[in-house]
Amino acid sequence: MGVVVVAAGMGVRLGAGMPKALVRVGGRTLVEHAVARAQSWLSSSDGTARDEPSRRNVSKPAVVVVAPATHLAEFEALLPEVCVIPGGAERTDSVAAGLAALPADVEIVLVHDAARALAPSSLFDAVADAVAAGADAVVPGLPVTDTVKQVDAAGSVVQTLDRSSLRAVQTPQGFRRSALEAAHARVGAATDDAALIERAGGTVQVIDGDPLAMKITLPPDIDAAERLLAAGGLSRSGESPQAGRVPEERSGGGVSRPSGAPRPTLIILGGLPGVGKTTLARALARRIPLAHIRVDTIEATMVHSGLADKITGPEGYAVAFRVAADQLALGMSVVADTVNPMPETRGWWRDVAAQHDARVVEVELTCSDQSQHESRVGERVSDIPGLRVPTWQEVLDREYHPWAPDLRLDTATSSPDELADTVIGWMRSHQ
Ligand SMILES: Nc1ccn([C@@H]2O[C@H](COP(=O)(O)OP(=O)(O)OP(=O)(O)O)[C@@H](O)[C@H]2O)c(=O)n1
Ligand SMILES: C[C@](O)(CO)[C@H](O)COP(=O)(O)O
Repeated sequence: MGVVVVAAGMGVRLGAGMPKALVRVGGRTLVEHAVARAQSWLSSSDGTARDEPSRRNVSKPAVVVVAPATHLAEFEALLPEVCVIPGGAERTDSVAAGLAALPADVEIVLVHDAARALAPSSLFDAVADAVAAGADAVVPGLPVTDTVKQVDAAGSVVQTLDRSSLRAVQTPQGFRRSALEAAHARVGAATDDAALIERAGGTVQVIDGDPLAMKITLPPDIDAAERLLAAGGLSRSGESPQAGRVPEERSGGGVSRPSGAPRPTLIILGGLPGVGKTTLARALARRIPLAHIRVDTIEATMVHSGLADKITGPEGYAVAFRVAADQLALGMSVVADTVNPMPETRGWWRDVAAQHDARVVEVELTCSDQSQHESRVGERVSDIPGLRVPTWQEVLDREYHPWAPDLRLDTATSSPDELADTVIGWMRSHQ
């Protein structure tokens, strides 16, 4: 199975001054939301792309993102592990380009609009199941709630349509790949892919759609999407690559702030062990009111107290998300001090922020002077009962994926206080 996420439109009707897929909702771009849900579905499905998204080889893409040719670099930076290709003038051209980029062994393809960024992974599942059960083409659709009139060029009503037979269709739309490729080869453009199958004489099955799969088209749709996220849409996304081990813990339940409480900020740190995250977090907390949530403290205490022999999974992160969520719900800003090594961990942190309407600033710490980094790691002593500090070799071997944060700060060239000032300056200029 494979997914083509079309994101090459310019979003003229939204008028954001940038391609629509780069617009943020809940602190995260539309294309990232869409890809996270597609990857979540792929990683939990029985398809050929069952391997963890974070380990997926770009040369064999299960998810292809079709981006505006003018903005490829931005999309690649946001989605470093996904195959990003340039789109065409019309949506149909972009879908055709995406299809051509899928590996040869993909037999069932889901075509999805980045503009329907919040479509949950359960919808991908339902669509793919219906295709696997034998349909050539499957589209999710919702009943139409307005009365719909057909009009002529002068605006006069030709007829009132029977709305009970109408469906407003969404994406992801699922296809047997051979049928979709044949339809693309035979007929011209259409506003959705199912229409190409219809024109080619194929049958299209409609299944129940999902309000979360709304299309973000006009400016008010952004507010609607923010509200859907705040109302708990994320808890249905199933974005966790580990089949639900973390999702409910990451949100904290969308508690609303006490009235009059300020809008909090979640400062999401990331970077290899020993790079200076805790030092920066403490420098920040000395300057502004912040809760410092350090996953080392949580994980070490879980082991020290006998709750766990060893932490191998996201357990410590799950506790950190919940504790952070409690602070944000009270209007208290948080600095999240975790290695935050993967697209999934970064997405979970952003989800925690989105659930509590918190501003987000993502800060990656690096140390450009490797010998300085090595000596920091070597000299580090355990300051928490139960904390085992990693060796330099363990730091070098640590899985850590490229990131496109808001700020990338070098701890080799600036002091912790200077770095804290930079973060606070960035926060003030982005309020
Ligand atoms: N040449 C195009 C046009 C559209 N799309 C994608 O098709 C989806 C549905 O299109 P729409 O919501 O209409 O997006 P835009 O074309 O960006 O919007 P507008 O018409 O307002 O410019 C979007 O995810 C969009 O990025 C695409 O990949 N290539
Ligand atoms: C594919 C689609 O989202 C199904 O509703 C829709 O047709 C895209 O339409 P647009 O003309 O690109 O907005």
